[in-house]
Amino acid sequence: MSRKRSEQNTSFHTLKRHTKMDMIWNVSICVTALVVVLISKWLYRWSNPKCNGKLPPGTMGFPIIGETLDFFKSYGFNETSPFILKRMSKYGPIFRTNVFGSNTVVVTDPDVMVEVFRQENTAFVFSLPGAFTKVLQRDDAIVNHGKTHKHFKQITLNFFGPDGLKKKLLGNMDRGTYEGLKSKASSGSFDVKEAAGTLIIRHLIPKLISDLTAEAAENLLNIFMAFNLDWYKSFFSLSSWKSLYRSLMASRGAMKMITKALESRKESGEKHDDILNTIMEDVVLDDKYVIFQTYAIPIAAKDTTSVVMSMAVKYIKNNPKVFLELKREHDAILQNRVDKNSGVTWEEYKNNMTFTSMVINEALRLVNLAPVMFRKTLIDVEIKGYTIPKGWMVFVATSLRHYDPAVYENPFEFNPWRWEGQNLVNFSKSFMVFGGGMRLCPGAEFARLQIALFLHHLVTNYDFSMAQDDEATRTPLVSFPSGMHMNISPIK
Ligand code: HEM
Repeated sequence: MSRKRSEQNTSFHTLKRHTKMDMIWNVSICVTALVVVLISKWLYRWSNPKCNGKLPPGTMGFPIIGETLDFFKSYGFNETSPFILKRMSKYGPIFRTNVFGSNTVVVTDPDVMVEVFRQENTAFVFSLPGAFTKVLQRDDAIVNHGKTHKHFKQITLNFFGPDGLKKKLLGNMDRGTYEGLKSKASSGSFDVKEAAGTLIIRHLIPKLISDLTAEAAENLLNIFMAFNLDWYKSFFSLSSWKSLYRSLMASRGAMKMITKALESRKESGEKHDDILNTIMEDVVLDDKYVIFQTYAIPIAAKDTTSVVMSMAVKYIKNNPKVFLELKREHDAILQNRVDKNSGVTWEEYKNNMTFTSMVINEALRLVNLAPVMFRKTLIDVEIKGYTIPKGWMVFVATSLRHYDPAVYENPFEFNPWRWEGQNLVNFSKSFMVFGGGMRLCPGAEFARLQIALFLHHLVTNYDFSMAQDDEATRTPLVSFPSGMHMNISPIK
């Protein structure tokens, strides 16, 4: 009897265990099925984002990282982005993707590019991908719009536009460039990009904060020189992470110094003729904005102008005909100068450097510095039968235009003469190296002048050659993995 009961008990427990196992099994299957359904839905949503219309064709890549790795693949200096070219040939001039974790539409059609610039602040706004804003010290000021943007633009143009340069900067820039080149040349060889960066920051610091002690100015210069964009080249290399760390520390250091200068001015009530004062005074703005904008100017100026200057020198040296014509132009300026001790005048720069301006335009075109311009849609935007949903990033691929054989014959050839007789403006549908519309670079004339001054003092005072092994690559920004070195000696 008791054996029977025990058997019954055992089978009852076995049944109970089985039922429990079945339940766990069933629940696991249900949970797994639910997870699979949710993931599939998420994957489907990832590949087919919501849109109140027809999205441009394209693929969104892998979940989370999208097509970011493909976008960052390095390519040859004399190439157009394979990422863009491949997709253009597959999907046409407007396509969708996901880069930097943002749903993005890439625009390669020149008419659409101009339209994007035209609709700045109504349908599109300037916006940087998250990874960039982090290093540049994320702040709303970086994407200033409307009134604050207009105000900032006016200030930068007052200082760095033709009038400001002529009245307030040219003399110092000319002397500084002559002296800087002389000091670098004394060592017989130097990195042009690094030397150019130092020159630019040296000219800018007194314009930003004019009352720094010599020691503080030198400190700020070193901080700005430590900032670079090398970090974004690769997620996987240790040197990129080190560079990112250095850039973050540099950003922090620069902000601290600007904050200190701002606080001291507020306390003392002193007025100065510099950018910090002008941004502080004109409009009631919060301190964060003032500090960020003061900091942003050297960041925007340094690694742009110094790269174009380095490549301009390299192109000139590799093209003897260009070098001779350039030297002829600058020797003539010296010969015709009435006051032999005066530096380069505004009239000389504007009236007697026509070939130099053609050389600079050609270098700007070939360096093709900004592969894309970043914008974000403020509303759903209808373009060429497609809808770009509100909040999406838009990459305006202006760089394609500069290598388009339909616009520039033999586009990879360095040929300053192609600019002969042309109006050398900073913006046209074929020439968007300084952007366009309301965001057109306010430092364009400063950059041109700085390169012209460097070339003037170089070709009139020195014999020079470029290190043959130094190459440029694109990742997709231009970089010089081993620097860009010049061997130099005074003309005998
Ligand atoms: C060869 C040198 C340079 C190139 C190729 C260049 C290129 C550009 C481009 C393409 C933009 C527009 C970005 C966009 O629309 O998204 C821009 C904006 C800007 N650049 Fe430059 N730049 C150069 C030099 C400079 C210099 C020397 C300065 C300062 C002195 C400067 C200050 C700025 C500022 C403040 C902006 C933002 C303008 C705005 O938001 O309205 N840049 N630059």
